[in-house]
This record gives sequence, C-alpha cells and structure tokens, in this order.
Amino acid sequence: MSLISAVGLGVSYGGRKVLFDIDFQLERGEIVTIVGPNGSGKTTFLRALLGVVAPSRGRVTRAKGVSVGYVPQRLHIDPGLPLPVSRFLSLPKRRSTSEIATVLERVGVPDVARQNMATLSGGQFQRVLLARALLVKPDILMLDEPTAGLDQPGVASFYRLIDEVRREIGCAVLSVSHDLHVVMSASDRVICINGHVCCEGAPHVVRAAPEYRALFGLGTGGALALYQHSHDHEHDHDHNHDHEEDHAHHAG
Ligand SMILES: Nc1ncnc2c1ncn2[C@@H]1O[C@H](COP(=O)(O)OP(=O)(O)OP(=O)(O)O)[C@@H](O)[C@H]1O
Repeated sequence: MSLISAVGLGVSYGGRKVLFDIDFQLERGEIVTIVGPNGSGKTTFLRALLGVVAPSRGRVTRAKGVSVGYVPQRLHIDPGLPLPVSRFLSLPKRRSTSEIATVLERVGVPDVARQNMATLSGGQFQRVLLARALLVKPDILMLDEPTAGLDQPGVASFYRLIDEVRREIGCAVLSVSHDLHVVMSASDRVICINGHVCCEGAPHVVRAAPEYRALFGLGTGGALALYQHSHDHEHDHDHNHDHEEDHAHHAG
C-alpha cells in the first residue's frame, strides 16, 4: 500500500478552485519533487496531504501509522520572543536534552541548542526545521521549498544532507522546489503542477515535456542546462545558448 495517496483531489478557497483532479501516490523510500510556478497550488497540495487543508473534492488516504516530518516554506518567529532552539524542538512534544543534541549534531548545527531561534542564520534555521521534522522519525519527509533564501553552496549542502538522512532512515522525500538543477537529478519522479498535474515522470521526461516548457519557458533554461551539463554531460546542440548563459551564471 502507498504511504499516502490522493484520488481526484480538489481544493477550493472560498469557491476559487486552486487544485483539481489530482491523483497521486507516494511509495516507501521514493523521492518525488513537485514543481510549478508561483501560486500553482504546491503548498496547498502538501497541506492537503498533511490533512491541514480539507479537500473540496476527492480524498487523501494515509497508510496506518505513517509519520510525516514537515519542513514548512516559512515560519515566522517574532524576534522579540526569546525562544531557544531546544525549546522550539520540544514543541509540541517534550524531547530530552540528549535527543535534541543528537538530532542537532545530525543536521550539522551541534552548537545552537541554547541560541534563540530569531538569531539563527538562514541556513541554520532551515537545519533546525529539518531537525524538528526528523524528531518524529518520519516515514515521509515533506519539504516545502526548504532552501529558499540560501546561497548556491547552502542549497547544495542542504540537499546533500537530505540525501544522507534519507539513506540512513529510508524515508520517502516529497519536496516542492524551484531548485530544479539540484533537486531534479536526485528525484525518482518529478510532478509539474499548475492547479492540476501538467506532466510527470522521470526528471528527463519532465524536462522535455512541452507542458513543462510552456509553463517555465526559457526562464529555467540555464538551471536545467546546469543539471544536464554537470550530471550526464549530454551536449544538446539546440541549447548552446542556455549552456553559455549558465556558465556565466555559474562563474558569477
Ligand atoms: N488560506 C488561503 N486562503 C485563500 N487563498 C489561498 C490560501 N492559501 C493559498 N491561497 C491561494 O491559492 C493559490 C495557490 O497557493 P499556494 O501557496 O498553494 O501556491 P504555491 O504553488 O505554493 O505558490 P508559491 O510558489 O508562490 O509558494 C494562490 O493563488 C494563493 O493565493
């Protein structure tokens, strides 16, 4: 049985259809990446799978006992509120000092337990959110654009960490991302949504799909070329321009 599945899923906000006709399954250990333009319903889709947004159509089914660790896109913490990392990790469930130390060590920020959440750097903050998601011993790690705001090395090292963790605990990873060049290479499946599923499949299939190209246009040409260039060294002569652009971007 799939870890989680959606059949004919639709979500509306105040009568406005945001998602419709979505069929989806996530299997144990799978890495699936959701891509789509801003406002296409990616976050809503994750929230519907989590059960925090009610479907207006269709249904979501989770296998019994499946635990989900969720890393949200944004989490605003009032800078005036003194909230040490260790306290944050103990919400809502109390965690022992050693559990907290172990998980912080695992995500590469062993020294922040007593630091206030508001004083963490962007990269440290994301790692603490990941630590919180790992404390539930997830069968599914759901990540909503977890590297927004990080620089290129920060993005790469965050995804390396996700990959290590996934291998260690064998969880499935369902992520929403715009970092296609990093994420797509590691995904078993990419699903492109824009209210509904436009196209899906192995990364190279989605990359070539006309529906995907129509949505993203040339805007991600450089990023896709980087993925293609650094991972399989295919030299597609139709995309020399993208490659050149990309080298410039890479070097800068
Ligand atoms: N709670 C809400 N109430 C009303 N409308 C909402 C709500 N949450 C999201 N929306 C709307 O639903 C649409 C899809 O939003 P969603 O956040 O799911 O998109 P997204 O693909 O994750 O976008 P982004 O890439 O910008 O994060 C948007 O038009 C948004 O304004």
